[in-house]
Parts: sequence; C-alpha cells; structure tokens
Amino acid sequence: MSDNVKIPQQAGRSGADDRPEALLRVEGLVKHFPIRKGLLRRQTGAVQAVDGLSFDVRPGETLGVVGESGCGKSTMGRLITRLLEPTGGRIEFQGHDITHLGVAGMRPLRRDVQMIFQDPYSSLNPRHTIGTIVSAPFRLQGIEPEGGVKKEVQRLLELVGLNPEHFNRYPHEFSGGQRQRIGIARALALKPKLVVADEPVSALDVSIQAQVVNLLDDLQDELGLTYVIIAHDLSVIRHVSDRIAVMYLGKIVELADRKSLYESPMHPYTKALLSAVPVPDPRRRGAKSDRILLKGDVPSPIAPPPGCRFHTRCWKATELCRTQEPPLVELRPGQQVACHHPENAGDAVDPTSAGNAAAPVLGDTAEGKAGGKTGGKAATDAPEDTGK
Ligand SMILES: Nc1ncnc2c1ncn2[C@@H]1O[C@H](COP(=O)(O)OP(=O)(O)OP(=O)(O)O)[C@@H](O)[C@H]1O
Repeated sequence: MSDNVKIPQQAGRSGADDRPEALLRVEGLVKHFPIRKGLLRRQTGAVQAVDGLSFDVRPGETLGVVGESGCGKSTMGRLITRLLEPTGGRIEFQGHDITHLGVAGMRPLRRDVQMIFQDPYSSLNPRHTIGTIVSAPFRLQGIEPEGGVKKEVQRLLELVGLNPEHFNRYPHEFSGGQRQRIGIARALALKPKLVVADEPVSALDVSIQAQVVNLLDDLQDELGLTYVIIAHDLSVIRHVSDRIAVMYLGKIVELADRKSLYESPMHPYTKALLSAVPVPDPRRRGAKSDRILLKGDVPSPIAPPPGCRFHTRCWKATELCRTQEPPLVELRPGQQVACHHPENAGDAVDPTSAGNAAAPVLGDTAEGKAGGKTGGKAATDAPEDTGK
C-alpha cells in the first residue's frame, strides 16, 4: 500500500501455513457470467470463465499466466484488479480482504494495483495529449505530485524511454511500442506495488516486443514492482516470469517455478503447450518433432466437461479423469499440478499424502499408452499448429 493508505497488515500468515507472506492471495476465485434470454431476461446458464483459482503472488516476483484463448486469463486479471466483481472466492491484498470492496473502498487500493492493457491503440484516448493521459491518475486520486504534475509526467516519460518534451503530443503521433510505453508510464504514475499486465506485447511487432519486455524487466528492478503478466506466448512468459500458472478452461492446471515448468512439466496440457514452442536450434532442424497435437477445440466454458476439464483432449485420460476432478496439489516442491496421471512424475511425492483424495496413478497408464480413448494422442512430425 502507499504510505498514506491505512490497510490493516496481518502479521504474516507464513507461520501458520509455511508460505511466505503474499502481496496478493487468491482463494477459490470464481467468476460466472450469467447468460440471460427472453423478454424477462431470465438466466438460462452461465459462462464459467474462472472457476476456483487459488494462488499467491509474492512481493517482487513476476507470476506469468498462460493458456489458450478463452481460458479465463483476462477475467482473472480483471478480478484481481477488481475491475470485475467476483462471483465467489476471496482476494486479499497485503492481508486485507478486497473481494467485495466498493468504488470508495477500492479508491486507496487503485494506487497500489494498476493494470496495463493489451491494445495500446484503443487504451489511450486519441483526443487527449500524452500529458493529460499520463497525469490522469493524479487527477482521479486528487494528488499533487512533488514538483508539480508536468514535471512528474516528464519524469515518468523519461523513465519509460520516451522524450519528456513530447508532453503535448497526441497518441496518433506515436508508434505501437511507444504507445505501450505511454500506457506503462500511466500505470506507474501512482507508484503501484502490483502491476497486472494483460498481453502487454501481443499487439506489437515482434521486433518491438523484446524492447517492451526488457523495459518491464528494468522497471521491476528499479522500482521493486510485483507483476502478474498474462500472455499466450510461452516465449514471452518464459522470459519474464519467476513462476508460471497454466490455465485451462477457468482452472489452474499447473503452477510452478519457471525452471521446473519448462524443464519438467507435469500436466499433459503444459507439456502439449510447450511442445508447440519452436526451438531456435539449427542443429535440430529436420530432427523428429516431439510436438504434441491437441485434437479438437477447447470445450465451451458454458458446459465444461465433468471430472478433469482437460480429459476430452488428453491422450492419458482414464475413467477416473472423466468422473473425478483432480485437485491442484504440490507433487514436487514448488510444483502444483491438477492431474490424475502426471507427466515426469519419477521423483514426485505420493499424491495421496499431498492431499489428493482421488489418488492419481503416476506415470503412464495402460490406457494412455494405448493412445487413450478420448481426445488427441501424442503425434510427431505434425505440421499443424496446436493453438497458442
Ligand atoms: N463480460 C463477459 N460476459 C460474458 N462472457 C464473458 C465476458 N468476458 C469474458 N467472457 C467469456 O469468458 C471466457 C474467458 O474469457 P477471457 O477473456 O477471460 O479469456 P482469455 O483467456 O483472456 O482469452 P483471450 O486470450 O482470448 O482474451 C470466454 O469464454 C469469454 O467469452
């Protein structure tokens, strides 16, 4: 929190559950968008965009969130910044329950939690100068920065690598990468603690993406920021993240530190996603591909499959997967996985003792080896794209 904001601090709960105190703690977060039909607008169903997410974000770290389009990443980002009202669950920021804070209650928190949006074209008002855009947070919060607004905006522009003399220019005079820098300057105006960036570089040319990613990195070091970065691009996520949450159909299926996730993914979905990332190694050109093809589309979040939501596309799925939802449990230190038949499970702890009531069968299953009855199978030399 900002120094002048009084949010009660809970004496770290780390003692109680052995986890370091989190800046943000999310437990069982749910967002269902109602579907209404007819004249009376009766609710006929719900889009289960986010369905029971639990995770922590530790001070100073970057949590990357990855998954295919429609898996609920943006909804999660908007929930934790409280741009959306959760249907269920709990969100704590610095030990303070912010789950259902109203506009007034959220006002002090708006300084500490900021969001960077995907599209630097639509997120900046074309009729406002850069000075007006970057200084908007000061006006909204009724803050007069030391040295005056203009000086502070110029400092922010310089901080993000823009010419401070361009204070009076309009968004259309800037390139995509520069506009994203303007969005970053605006997000940093109030010296936030947590920045949630939703696809911060996906609208930019590839050549510009690295510059913006490096800027985010540098700003984190300089300002001690904590990031939640949402992206579908696994190379971006790998570059920026300390830990990574993989989402599928509104759930986290794997949450692990970067090294474990990339070197030894345990959820078949993570493995499939990683297998689709091109390896820039000329020595492997022409080598047999280990790419895993996921068959079919992501099922509808209006009626997600029972049991494990990934079972309809998983080459290892068994009857257990079709009927029992696997809980997210720590199978290796720092690696939480929601799977009955995890990959790379050689040195994993016994999932039963990890709290998984529906004891998974580690390693390959007979059914899995036979190719599985549902969904895709492991494929090689596959030219098709497996999605994101
Ligand atoms: N306001 C809304 N009303 C109804 N459904 C919504 C709303 N916002 C999102 N959804 C639905 O919730 C699901 C998750 O959407 P969300 O945008 O969070 O996914 P995502 O992983 O960020 O995808 P993308 O990368 O394409 O943005 C989708 O099925 C989407 O259509």
